[in-house]
Amino acid sequence: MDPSSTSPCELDREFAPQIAQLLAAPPLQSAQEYYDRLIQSGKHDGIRVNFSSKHGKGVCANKEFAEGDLILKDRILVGAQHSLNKIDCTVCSYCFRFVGSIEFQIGRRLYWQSIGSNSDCTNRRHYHGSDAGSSASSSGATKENSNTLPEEALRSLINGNLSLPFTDHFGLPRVVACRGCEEERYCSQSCADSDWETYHSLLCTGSKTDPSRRSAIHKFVEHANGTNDIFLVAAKAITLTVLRYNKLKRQPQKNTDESNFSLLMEAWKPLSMGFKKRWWDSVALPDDVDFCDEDSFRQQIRDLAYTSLQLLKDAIFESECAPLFSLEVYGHIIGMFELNNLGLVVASPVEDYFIHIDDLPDDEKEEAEKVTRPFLDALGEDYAVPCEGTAFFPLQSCMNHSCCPNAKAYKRDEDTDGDAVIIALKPISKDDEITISYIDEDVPYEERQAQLADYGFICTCPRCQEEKPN
Ligand SMILES: C[S@@+](CC[C@H](N)C(=O)[O-])C[C@H]1O[C@@H](n2cnc3c(N)ncnc32)[C@H](O)[C@@H]1O
Repeated sequence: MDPSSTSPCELDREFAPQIAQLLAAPPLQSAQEYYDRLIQSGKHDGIRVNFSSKHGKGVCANKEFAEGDLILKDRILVGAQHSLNKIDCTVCSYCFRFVGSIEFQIGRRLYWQSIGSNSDCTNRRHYHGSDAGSSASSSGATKENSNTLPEEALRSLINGNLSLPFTDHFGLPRVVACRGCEEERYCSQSCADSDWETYHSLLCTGSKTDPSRRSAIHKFVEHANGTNDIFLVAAKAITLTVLRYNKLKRQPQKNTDESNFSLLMEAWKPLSMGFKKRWWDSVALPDDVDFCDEDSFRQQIRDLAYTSLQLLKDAIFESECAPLFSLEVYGHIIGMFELNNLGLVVASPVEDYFIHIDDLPDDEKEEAEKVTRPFLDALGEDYAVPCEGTAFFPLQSCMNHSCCPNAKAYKRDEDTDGDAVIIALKPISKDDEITISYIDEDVPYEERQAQLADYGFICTCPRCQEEKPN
């Protein structure tokens, strides 16, 4: 059945032909050119993207790799830190590097923790409707912790008036503020400018934004924070496309020669490449939902996405990009993050800091701990929560799955930003396909296939063929 006929969204019907074009697989030649250019500009000369009738896109080795070699460091196309994780870690909103100082990180987290223990945080941890597919991580900071420190000490840490021993070994970039709002922080002016131009100028709630739009953005963000923060990253995918469209439109030759819709298609190109399915169709049925309630569960998720989309439209709708604001496109964008999300993870430097203190010679350690111990105790067990979020990586997302993969995502000590890092797990010959595992592959055949069913395929990798019961 035509999904637009049952959709609550008017735009699904009004722009059905344009939506079909936006969601169609890009022509092979155009896709090949896109990936060749991406690989060339990122100097990822060790890989190429291939197309096969069996598994669609896949990544192949263009040279030999030894075990442990770096295969790829893939730049995020669109990503966002989980809402609750923002309480634990202050990172650059563009590249996701930790910012400020060790003192700033510890002070801010403990400050939020003290506010959390004084107010009812449980509401913020409750995910309404469905948290299906939500990768909103729990926050260490919202856990009850009786070890609170005087607010004055925390303020001094945040303001830089109180220094902890040995933190000069763990320098972090100074915080650069957003030119508009107080929500976003950056590790450099260049990240601040890039974020503004690429995504944030349409979502900024600073005083320069028109008050009615500002209030609409707040409502959209509040709804996402209260339901599923995947909507925040989906909104960034839309702003990326709208801002690319506006930029293309400003180029004089584009403005006269091409129709608005072909400009929109061009602006959408990086996202058109991502593997997509409608979110509410593809999301795994949570364990606590009975099979006979599946239809109503999927309906609820669609309604949730529709509510979010209405709020987003109130905030940033652009009529020339109207098909982008259809429920069909919104559902596919969210589905793309769900299906391709390797997970945005950046290790906390606070962990390295406390390990350093712990490894000091006994006398130095004793002296340092007189200062650091109260802070470590107050932070509690999760003293060094990593930065976590949702992201789409354009090249990593072309990698197919294997239960005996030859590569894996792995952050080395030097990988301090949000980029995806892919490392060879074994020697890889030129022209071999590079595969990663989408699941925990250390489980029996049936369990692996059940997990992979959520991705919509049956694995026929050499290991599955061998272990498949007759
Ligand atoms: C992240 S994408 C990988 C790139 C994908 N082949 C494409 O064309 O965009 C994940 C999707 O690729 C397909 N896929 C990945 N690994 C596969 C495998 N081992 N066997 C069959 N299909 C696979 C599935 O459709 C899966 O949902």
